[in-house]
Amino acid sequence: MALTLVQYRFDVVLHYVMVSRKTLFTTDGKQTTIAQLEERIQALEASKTQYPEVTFLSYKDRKRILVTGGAGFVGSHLVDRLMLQGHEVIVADNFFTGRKRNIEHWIGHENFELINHDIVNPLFIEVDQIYHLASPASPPHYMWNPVKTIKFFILGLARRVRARFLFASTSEVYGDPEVHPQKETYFGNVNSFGPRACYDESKRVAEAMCYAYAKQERISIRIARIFNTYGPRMHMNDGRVVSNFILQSLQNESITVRNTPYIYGTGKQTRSFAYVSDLIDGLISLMNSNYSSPVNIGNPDEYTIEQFALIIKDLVGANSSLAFKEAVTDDPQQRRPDITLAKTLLNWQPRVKLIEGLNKTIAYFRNELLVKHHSERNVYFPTEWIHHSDLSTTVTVTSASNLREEF
Ligand SMILES: O=C(O)[C@H]1O[C@H](OP(=O)(O)OP(=O)(O)OC[C@H]2O[C@@H](n3ccc(=O)[nH]c3=O)[C@H](O)[C@@H]2O)[C@H](O)[C@@H](O)[C@@H]1O
Repeated sequence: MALTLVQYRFDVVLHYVMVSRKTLFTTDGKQTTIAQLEERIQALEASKTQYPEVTFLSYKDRKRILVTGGAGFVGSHLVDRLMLQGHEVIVADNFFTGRKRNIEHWIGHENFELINHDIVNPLFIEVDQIYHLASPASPPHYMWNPVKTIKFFILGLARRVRARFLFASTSEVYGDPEVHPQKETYFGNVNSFGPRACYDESKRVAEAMCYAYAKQERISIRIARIFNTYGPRMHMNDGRVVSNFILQSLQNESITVRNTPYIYGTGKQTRSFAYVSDLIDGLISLMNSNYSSPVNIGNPDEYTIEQFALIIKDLVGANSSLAFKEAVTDDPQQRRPDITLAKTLLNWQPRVKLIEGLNKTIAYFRNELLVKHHSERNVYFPTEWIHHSDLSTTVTVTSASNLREEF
């Protein structure tokens, strides 16, 4: 920002010729006054990036934390939380599904660092904790490059630096489950030879690697089996059910007939959806616990996909009918986490009700659809920022923030 200001002042000297104490002429002959210039400089200074107030932690308590995939949907929410807690956060992301916009409000902050890095290559940095979230999570994304999805090298980094390593595993390790709800002790029912295998099986292998590293190299590991999660900052092209249904319902308002929510298969398959802030609470509690076996993190509130489509249609206020498409190969037919372990071990359970979370997510997507220019920002403010802003006198996020609707 200081550099921009210097540049601006330099431009002023270059482009304006002072002919009197009060009046200036630009090189193209236009007239302006010192007062006008001062006003513009003040506006420029006022637009300088201000960050949400972060907690001060002394060196004793402050950790260096790497978040792989930190520019993604879940990653960016985790980064917000860790930054607010006062830690030093390093994001490594290759921007395959992550976006700079998700974390740009921290760029330049002294506790924050962003590295454009593909985690299939080794990364040599010293950190205390690693949240390994990097991996495409949406079926169309991970099926797009199945070979890459299977590659998993970053555990080498954990071995070298001896950081505590939290692996973002998935409910997909249970495959199309024959046991319901799913407990961590269930071994799963996964097809090793099909379009979902690249994701399901590589996450299972990764869990196996975590176990092996823990045993052989004494790495401290944590494994979160994450169930379906939704919230602001999901990618518009994510392809998963929450963003698809919301966007299709929202666009239907502008009479795009083909954008009615499409249900794959009968719509009788079930999912249980957790709001992203609940997931973040769970991940941080797990990381800071002393438990190194897999833990389910999800919301046990279960719906059929058809029910879910109707709920979203109602909340959006769309009056389209539902359309059905061919079923997806190996689509799990029922999914609901048993979260007894997380409750007893971490004293964690989800707090955000589906309707509350969906309303926030719908508001976010409504704003996304309104963004028409590069300079416009659909800034999502997590509730914690608002709490923190009570403590701080000046909490604004970016000068270009363009919040059209309250979340
Ligand atoms: O969101 C997640 O957390 C999970 O998303 C996917 O798993 P899946 O449950 O199949 O996610 P979706 O693609 O959102 O599908 C959910 C259900 O909705 C259906 N669906 C999806 C999209 C759509 O437009 N219409 C539709 O009916 C799917 O067939 C499926 O039955 C990933 O494979 C998981 O790893 C990830 O953890």
